[in-house]
Amino acid sequence: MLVLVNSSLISVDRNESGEEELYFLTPSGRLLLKDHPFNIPSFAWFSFPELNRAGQFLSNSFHQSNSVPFQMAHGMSFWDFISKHDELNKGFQDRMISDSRLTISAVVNECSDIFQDLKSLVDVGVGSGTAARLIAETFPHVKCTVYDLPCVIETIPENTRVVVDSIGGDMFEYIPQLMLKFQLGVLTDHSSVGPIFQIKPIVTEKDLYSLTLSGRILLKHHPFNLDPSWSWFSNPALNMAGQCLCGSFHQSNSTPFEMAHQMSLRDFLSKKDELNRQFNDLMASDSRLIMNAVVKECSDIFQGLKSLVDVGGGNGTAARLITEAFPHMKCTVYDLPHVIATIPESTHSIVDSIGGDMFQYIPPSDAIFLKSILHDWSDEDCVRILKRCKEAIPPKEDGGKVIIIDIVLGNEDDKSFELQLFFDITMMVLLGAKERTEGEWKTLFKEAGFSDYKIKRALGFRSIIELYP
Ligand SMILES: C[S@@+](CC[C@H](N)C(=O)[O-])C[C@H]1O[C@@H](n2cnc3c(N)ncnc32)[C@H](O)[C@@H]1O
Repeated sequence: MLVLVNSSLISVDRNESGEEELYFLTPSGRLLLKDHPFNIPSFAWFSFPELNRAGQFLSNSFHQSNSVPFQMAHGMSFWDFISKHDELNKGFQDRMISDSRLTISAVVNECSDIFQDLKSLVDVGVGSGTAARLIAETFPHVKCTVYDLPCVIETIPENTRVVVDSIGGDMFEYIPQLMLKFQLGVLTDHSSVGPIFQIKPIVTEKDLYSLTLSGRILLKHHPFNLDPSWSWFSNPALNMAGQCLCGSFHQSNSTPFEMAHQMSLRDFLSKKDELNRQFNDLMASDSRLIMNAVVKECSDIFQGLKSLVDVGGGNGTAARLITEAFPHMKCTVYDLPHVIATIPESTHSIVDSIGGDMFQYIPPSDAIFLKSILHDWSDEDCVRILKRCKEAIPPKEDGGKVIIIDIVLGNEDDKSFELQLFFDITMMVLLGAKERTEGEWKTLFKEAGFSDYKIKRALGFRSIIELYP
């Protein structure tokens, strides 16, 4: 809901007594309704698993100058592929038709002067011919012709054929009496990639390409290699879950992931070794990047601690880095027994490990460390986990604390706000969970019986919260 409100798709108001929040679709939000004349099916198109599979080949394609990621993923060009896959082809055509309805409607209404002196116009690469039909209907003095591959021309509907002429051919060979060319630029429509990763991997200057500092993080041999994020977020199983987001609003008991795969993400990971490996790689690479900054720039949070338990610590990457930076501190990784079994020997030799369930019991220590844990769970579950944490630590006067690394949602002026919202929607799709504002965190802390907290906004889009009993 937060994403929809912040994207201005839904507005929030209060009822007359001011007690109840009311939600309304904004004019842009109405564009998502199926029966809206300008309904936009782009969301469905961009979450097709076949497209996301192609995304996984992006880094490899840099090593093979003649290959396009889509070709590497599917063994044929995008155009050949959609000609063989009806559902994808239909998704593509639907997207182009809706795009034409929206943009051409604005073009013919607001920019009618560009058609004023024309007697004829050829629309090249037309798809369904929607754009040409709208132009022909609005400017009957312009003779409109649609031009596309013969197999596409065959599919143009009858109501378009009556107002426009059609010619089949190859635009690389010949374009009939070209007066104005419409190319809708599908493949350049990639604006969401930048904000997701907030990196611009390649800069270009005088035809020379070089990796920027952030771009280097994508290299496999870089110590903070973020390649696993790319593989994880472009995995088709996740994107299929994204397609069920709208449907899940009507079924309050299922997360989008459960609707797509008939089981929870946790069960799915336990059955799919490859995806599970990608997830563990993702968390380990994230820990390497973030924990390096934490132990160097925020070492004061570990001051005076003799022991620390990393709850939900995965394969122990974070605990190992903390132990290496503060060897006087006894670090223990606590996670489900089957995860503890995956801790590598090099980590085992310097950190302790215990298998168990954080909802039942957390081993006692001076501090409990929770990195990327609470955003996976509902408010009720977070309160249960936090109560177990409180039972495990000494009073505030004796140095007891919980250290949380998670997102504290900012506002739209923050540089990383879009990225924070991306994670918020990801948590909603995968786990039915969410990111939280400071106010929401405060409510949880109070309910779990904690007295005070401090927030350090020191880690880009994430924060460190020190929580005191
Ligand atoms: C998102 S991962 C975070 C891993 C690690 N903290 C990091 O940031 O790299 C969540 C972790 O919580 C663990 N977990 C889930 N349910 C748990 C439970 N009931 N008790 C203990 N750990 C649990 C998972 O096994 C997983 O390792």
